[in-house]
Amino acid sequence: MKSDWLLSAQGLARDYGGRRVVTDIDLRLAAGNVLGVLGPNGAGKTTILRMLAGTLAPSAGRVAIAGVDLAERPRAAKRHLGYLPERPPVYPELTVDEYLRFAARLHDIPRARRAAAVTAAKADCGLIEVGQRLIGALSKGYAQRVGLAQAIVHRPAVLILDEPTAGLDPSQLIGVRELIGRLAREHSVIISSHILGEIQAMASHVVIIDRGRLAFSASREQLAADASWLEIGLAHGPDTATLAALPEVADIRHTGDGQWLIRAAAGRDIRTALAERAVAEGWGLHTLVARPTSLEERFMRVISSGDDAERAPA
Ligand SMILES: Nc1ncnc2c1ncn2[C@@H]1O[C@H](COP(=O)(O)OP(=O)(O)OP(=O)(O)O)[C@@H](O)[C@H]1O
Repeated sequence: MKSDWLLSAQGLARDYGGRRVVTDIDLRLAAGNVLGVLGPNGAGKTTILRMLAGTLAPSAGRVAIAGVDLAERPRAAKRHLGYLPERPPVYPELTVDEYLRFAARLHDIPRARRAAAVTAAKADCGLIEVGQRLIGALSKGYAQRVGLAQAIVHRPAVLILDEPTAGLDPSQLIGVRELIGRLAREHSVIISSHILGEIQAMASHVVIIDRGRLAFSASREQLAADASWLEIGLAHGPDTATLAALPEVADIRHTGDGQWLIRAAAGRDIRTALAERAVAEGWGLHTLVARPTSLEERFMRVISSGDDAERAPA
């Protein structure tokens, strides 16, 4: 399968015991992008990421990494890939250095270059001080940094990170998120999470997985375009043209008696100015709320639509 995408998946599906838990997944990752895979627990994120990373065979569909078919040439395809699984393999009895040297060997880094590769990965992941420490003695935050270091030690083009911040305490969370943000400047990343804000903050393209299916897909630009709509309700409002002429109003729709949707100029928050003007003019302001984005709306619907235990494609 030839492709201009760094990673592409077509028609991915996976069965467990005759039950299809993931179906019809098409995904693409362009160079320099961060693809966020959002979904509640049990939606199928791990199953999908494992198929993308080549640790789980799809029941149907194909994956190509840097144009190399993962099923036909797994070793060549995986050379372009670093993977942090949901539950990283634990070697509590190894030191950080020993484990990363082992990871460098697994990733086919020639012996003469391994020490430099390990040092560079440790430097990038804030691990220089803990090279001699046993992995079993590290905090969860540091263990996760080690997981990230093994994923980048061979400098792959694509990083696949499965819920990398799950189970971290708030201070560890900040450090690991910041580290992932830095890694994302050097690598193209696929990252999964069940936390909407985390994916919104990092991803240049977001997909939502619901019961094993792709339920939503949008780029950051598409999300930004619908992020700035406000609902405004005025008991004694002026005409639509007057509202449209207010500073930094980019678009307006009259949605009902005394009701409008107003979109501010990109990146502007005009709520305070609108409220002040409405009060000054005696427009009888009774509603002023930011409308949820299509991503937020869709994710809330997915979250509230069912019992996790029964999540399976409809
Ligand atoms: N080895 C397995 N055998 C049988 N069913 C499985 C297996 N692995 C996953 N499943 C089922 O597949 C579905 C998707 O699970 P998956 O772990 O991919 O979801 P997830 O979105 O990653 O959830 P979580 O965030 O809880 O890890 C679930 O219904 C799960 O029970």
